[in-house]
Amino acid sequence: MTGITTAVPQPEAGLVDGVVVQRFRIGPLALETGGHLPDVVLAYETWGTLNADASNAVLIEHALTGSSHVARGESSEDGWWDGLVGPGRTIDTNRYFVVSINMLGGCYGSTGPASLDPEGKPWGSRFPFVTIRDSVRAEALLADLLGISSWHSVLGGSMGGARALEWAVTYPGRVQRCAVIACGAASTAEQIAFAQAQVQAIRLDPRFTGGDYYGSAGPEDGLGLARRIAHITYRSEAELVHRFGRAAQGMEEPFGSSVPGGRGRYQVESYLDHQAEKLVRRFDANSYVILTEALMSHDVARDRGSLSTALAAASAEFFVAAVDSDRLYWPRQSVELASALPGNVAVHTIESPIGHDAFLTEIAQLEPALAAAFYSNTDDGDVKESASALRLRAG
Ligand SMILES: CC(=O)SCCNC(=O)CCNC(=O)[C@H](O)C(C)(C)COP(=O)(O)OP(=O)(O)OC[C@H]1O[C@@H](n2cnc3c(N)ncnc32)[C@H](O)[C@@H]1OP(=O)(O)O
Ligand SMILES: N[C@@H](CCO)C(=O)O
Repeated sequence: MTGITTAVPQPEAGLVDGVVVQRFRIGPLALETGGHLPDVVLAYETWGTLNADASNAVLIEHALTGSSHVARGESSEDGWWDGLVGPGRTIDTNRYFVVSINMLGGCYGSTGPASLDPEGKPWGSRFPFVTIRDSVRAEALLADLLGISSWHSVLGGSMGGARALEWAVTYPGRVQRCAVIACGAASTAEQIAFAQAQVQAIRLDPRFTGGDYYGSAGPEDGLGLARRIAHITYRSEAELVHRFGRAAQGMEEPFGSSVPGGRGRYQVESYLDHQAEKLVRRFDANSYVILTEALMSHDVARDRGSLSTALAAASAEFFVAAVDSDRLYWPRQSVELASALPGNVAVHTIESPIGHDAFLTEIAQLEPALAAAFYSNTDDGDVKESASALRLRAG
């Protein structure tokens, strides 16, 4: 006996926006494009209990401005997929151990531009470019620390779908099932174009000061403008016409006009102003830039040959779904992805008039098909039969 003990790394609990997260130090991370982060911490939430053989672990990946707060759990804050995840739900937390990780570069507790560098200064403008692939590699290090060598399933929508897909291809042996919802195999020229306009709106705000604005007023106008541009793409033209038309917004509080010249506002302007104000209250502009540029980088086939060659590396069973009215992540991109995947992968459809955001608001539509494909008891012959029936109908 030497009396020397090796400390086993442990996560620490922290509070982010009223939600308790676990924060685990995963250490240094070399980045795909040559950069380096010396000391990465990932913040995450879990629901349920990990089996002794760690066979029931499910990873749920959040979208651009989402967070790890997938489900309410024991907190008082609603989760963004509350209907899908919880005791007795499709992803039943009495059976599965659900993990959701705040993305590297974000502002919900994982290392990001507002975090302190080794000298104790916020990274700000010096925070490096990170790709979707970098974030997934960081998450794999966290999975190692959690004792999860293979996920029962990895799923996500939008940027969460990009991360799920990248997981399945980067770590084929570690993902048994993968659901990619409202996201294609790569960010298209148009998605990059919308994203670039948002990033420029932030960078051109005089208060951005290159990204080193911590301690003073930040680029709230730029961030708000970025959200307005983004939000238009998250909703359909038909919804905006139906919901707001050309109607004027009343001048009563809290919607009083802020338009110079006092012409008042159209309702749709007031709606966008509100979406912008809400995001500015909860999100860091540098993180918005870092995550948006990460999403621009999304291309699961990068440096892996053709798309079908890249996808052939994955050994997961896939579930692909699109929103029929999505004008940002067009359904045809999901069809292209499904067609390039090995096997006969159907594209499931969320039918909604609202556009892209329906992957959040209408996820319940996918529950029967998801349950049948991934979360039923596979020893049950009746359940197997209904799974294939659902796939046929969805296809
Ligand atoms: C810690 C965290 O908060 S993490 C964030 C969790 N969220 C996510 O992960 C995803 C990000 N969230 C979102 O993208 C959105 O909130 C969504 C997609 C979930 C919301 O979609 P919907 O429920 O369809 O909301 P919708 O677009 O109708 O907007 C409703 C809001 O617009 C407001 N609104 C409606 N009409 C008007 C108008 N004419 N003028 C001003 N505001 C208006 C409503 O009052 C409501 O405000 P509230 O959200 O403050 O209650
Ligand atoms: N409303 C979603 C859309 C991006 O997928 C978000 O803000 O994350």
